Amino acid sequence: MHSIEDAFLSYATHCRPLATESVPLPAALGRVLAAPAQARTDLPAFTQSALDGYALAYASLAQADQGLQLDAAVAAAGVGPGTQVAPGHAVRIFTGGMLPPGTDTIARQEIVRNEAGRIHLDAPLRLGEGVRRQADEVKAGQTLAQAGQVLDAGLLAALAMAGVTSLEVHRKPRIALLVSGDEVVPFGQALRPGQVHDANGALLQAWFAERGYHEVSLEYLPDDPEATRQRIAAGLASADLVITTGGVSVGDKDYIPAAAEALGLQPHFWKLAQKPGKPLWFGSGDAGMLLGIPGNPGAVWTCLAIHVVHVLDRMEGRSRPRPCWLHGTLAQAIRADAQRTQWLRVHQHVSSSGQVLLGPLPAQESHMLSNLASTNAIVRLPPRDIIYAQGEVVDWIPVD
Ligand SMILES: Nc1nc2c(c(=O)[nH]1)N[C@H]1C(S)=C(S)[C@@H](COP(=O)(O)OP(=O)(O)OC[C@H]3O[C@@H](n4cnc5c(N)ncnc54)[C@H](O)[C@@H]3O)O[C@H]1N2
Ligand code: MOO
Repeated sequence: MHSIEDAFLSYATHCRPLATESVPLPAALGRVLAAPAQARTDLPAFTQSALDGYALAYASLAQADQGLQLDAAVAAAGVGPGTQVAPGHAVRIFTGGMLPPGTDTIARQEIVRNEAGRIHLDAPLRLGEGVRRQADEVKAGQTLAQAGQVLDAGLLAALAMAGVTSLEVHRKPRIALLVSGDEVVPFGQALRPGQVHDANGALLQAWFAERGYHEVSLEYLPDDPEATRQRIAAGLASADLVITTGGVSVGDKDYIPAAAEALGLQPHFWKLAQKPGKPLWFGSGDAGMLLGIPGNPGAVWTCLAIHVVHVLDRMEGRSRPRPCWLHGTLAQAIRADAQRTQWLRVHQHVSSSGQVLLGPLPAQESHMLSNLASTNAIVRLPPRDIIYAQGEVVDWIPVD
């Protein structure tokens, strides 16, 4: 059996970022930057008012006993620079309006009295008050995000604001899903004795859809060596990553490892010291890359959260491939596995004193999924021939 560390070293060695492409900014959600993204404009792009009020020259306030003369012009948002404002004059301005030449300070309208076309201030002002200066926040050409960062809604908005129109990102992997097992009955079909409803196909399709993968195919594989070889070959030819479920253990009908090897894939590991998911198989070669996940649905769910997410992040060029482990406290004692790291499904909540508490759930066996209604985190319990005590600090990740 290989260790978890071996597996992650193997991913680091064999999973390379896919080619890059340029995409329009609105289509880049969830993609990973392949090059730094630079601002195309200053931010603010021009000197403007932060308030609804009056633009004036601070120096004119020294001789403003009779107030300031209000000009007819209005500096509304979206309007050009306007004309020069003479000393002793002021101009009506709104939030986002361009400061007219000759002005440097904004009097917010709450402190201003307008009496017969002259304005009077009821409170003192500071030079530059109420003004957002051009390039105060960002200068054109400044790097706003680095290669390897994920483009989420907030970052896309920040880049859009700085005039960025297209982004260099890594290609998103195309995925071929192969769900194996003669006993597995696809959605909507009646069961005969000995058969089971398909959980893995439903899980995989939903999991990839949730994460914005659009080029995903799903096929069912009979327990037949020739059909297994053919479908894997087709998957390798059409996708960047083939994921199989089932057929990777030591039973007479577990054909995946042999088929993958016959197609020229080099096995990097088979059988990991983890629970669930022990018979996980990973290999690659000129033909492509394959992750063979054991068929038990609990093992598939766990391997997606721990292994598949990592392989995908590497293929997409993320600088910090997940999982990113956090620290929390076990809410209840639990016996660990002496030989294998256990991925424990837990319910996580934060106590009133701010402690992250991780409560182990029942039904942890790898053929069980019923606790997923309450699961919102996975705890990593490294192999130990003891009971992990209540209150012990452990690693965990949130799951959505
Ligand atoms: N002698 C040994 N037997 C087993 C070992 C072992 O080390 N020695 N390992 C066990 C472990 S751990 C696991 S995990 C399983 C994995 O076996 P396979 O990957 O070959 O998976 P299958 O046998 O095809 O299926 C396992 C189980 O899951 C059910 N299944 C499969 N696909 C689906 C699906 N799409 N939807 C719902 N349920 C599915 C299947 O009917 C089996 O019950 O091997 C152990 N055996
Ligand atoms: O490794 Mo298996 O998924 O424990 O039953």
